Amino acid sequence: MYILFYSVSFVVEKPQRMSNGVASETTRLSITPNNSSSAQKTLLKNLEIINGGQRVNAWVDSMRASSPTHLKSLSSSVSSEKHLSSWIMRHPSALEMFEKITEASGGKQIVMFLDYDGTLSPIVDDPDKAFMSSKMRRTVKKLAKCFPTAIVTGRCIDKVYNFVKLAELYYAGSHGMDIKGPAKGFSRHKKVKQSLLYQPASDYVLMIDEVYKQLLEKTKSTPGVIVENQKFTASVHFRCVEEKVRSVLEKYPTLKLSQGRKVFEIRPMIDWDKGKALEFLLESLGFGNSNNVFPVYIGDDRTDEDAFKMLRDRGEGFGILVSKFPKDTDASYSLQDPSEASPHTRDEFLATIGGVETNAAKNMKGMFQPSNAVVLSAPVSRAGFIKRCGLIKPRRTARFGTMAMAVAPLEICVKTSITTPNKLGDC
Ligand SMILES: O=P(O)(O)OC[C@H]1O[C@H](O[C@H]2O[C@H](CO)[C@@H](O)[C@H](O)[C@H]2O)[C@H](O)[C@@H](O)[C@@H]1O
Repeated sequence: MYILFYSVSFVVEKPQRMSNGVASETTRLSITPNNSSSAQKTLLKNLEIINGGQRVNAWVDSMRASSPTHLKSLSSSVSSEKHLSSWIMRHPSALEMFEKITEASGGKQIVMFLDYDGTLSPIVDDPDKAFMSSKMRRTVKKLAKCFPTAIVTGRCIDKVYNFVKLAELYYAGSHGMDIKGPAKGFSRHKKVKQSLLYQPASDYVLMIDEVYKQLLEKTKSTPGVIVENQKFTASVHFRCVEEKVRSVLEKYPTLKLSQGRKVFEIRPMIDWDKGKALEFLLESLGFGNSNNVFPVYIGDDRTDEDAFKMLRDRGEGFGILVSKFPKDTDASYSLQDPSEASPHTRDEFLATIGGVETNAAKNMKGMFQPSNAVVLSAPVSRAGFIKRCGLIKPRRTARFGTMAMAVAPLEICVKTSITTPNKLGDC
């Protein structure tokens, strides 16, 4: 297991909110590795893949056309490779950085925040078929036994719950505008108020429903369009309908349009996002002014950047961006896209994070199952913990050498395929 130590120098032009609510892409970070052996290996591995002929084109094409947070201005595959290599240096794989991450959490209460689409489930064309695997569900369930765990998603709570089906979790649906605690009798955390519920955009439900119906009407003749009512936000899948979406929105000055992964999102013009939801949940859990918390947020989309930025601004925990492409991000670590990730490695990562028990947790007697009270720092003890916690099968030597990971709003999201005209998005 390699441990990397980085001298970090940040040249950050923070993402700017433009008048239309779309964040500009100007964050630049620069990190110099003091020991780059592992990063070089990862880099070489990625360059090998990229140099495989056809893959170069696919990669560059995706870089150009896909999700909005991809870094731009790549004039040649050589400079693309340089971009990729420097990006990986700046956002090392969370798997390879495991030891450093656990070290950083030392003694603090880990709270897990997980995005849904593209993080816990693979991205698929039909939003109603974005199922998470049973294995991933088991992993999240076990994770929630160890730490307060929340799903933070653009989907409305009902839709995401139908996929996740875990009553013991916290849910922040509709891009954080619908927050609910665990179902009655399922809360494992003493500090949280019973029946936690917060809906900062409740005044918008009727308006969103109205906009949703108009969008359905306006887009009905456009093949491939899917309009979703997410209660506090709405999503329109298909980029070609941008004009039509904008024309509907002109009449609603208090709604704003933003962009996700091939999605336009229409949401109430209120100062609320996934970052605010994360902060709200931490406060509800009793960690508002605590130095004893270590939040970990895993997500793949631009909307997750608000949560990554919140963690950066609070100077607590860290964000992990699920992406196989370099992107501007406030996350500190990266994991590959779920579609390419080995489910085993992915689950192992979540399970391993689940294995980081803290002094704070030990002090909060009764909050956790007794079997979870273990402090870990080395691979061997980690394996021991994992065995006890029942998260994954123990190994004599833990290996975390490869990048891999998979882990909705009152908004309107428009998604389109980047490869096939008139087809629903292939994010
Ligand atoms: O915050 P998230 O949990 O990431 O949800 C954001 C959007 O997720 C869904 O769309 C995404 O996943 C779909 C299924 O894989 C895919 O077809 C689409 O292209 C992705 O953007 C959901 O349908 C949206 O309403 C959410 O806003």
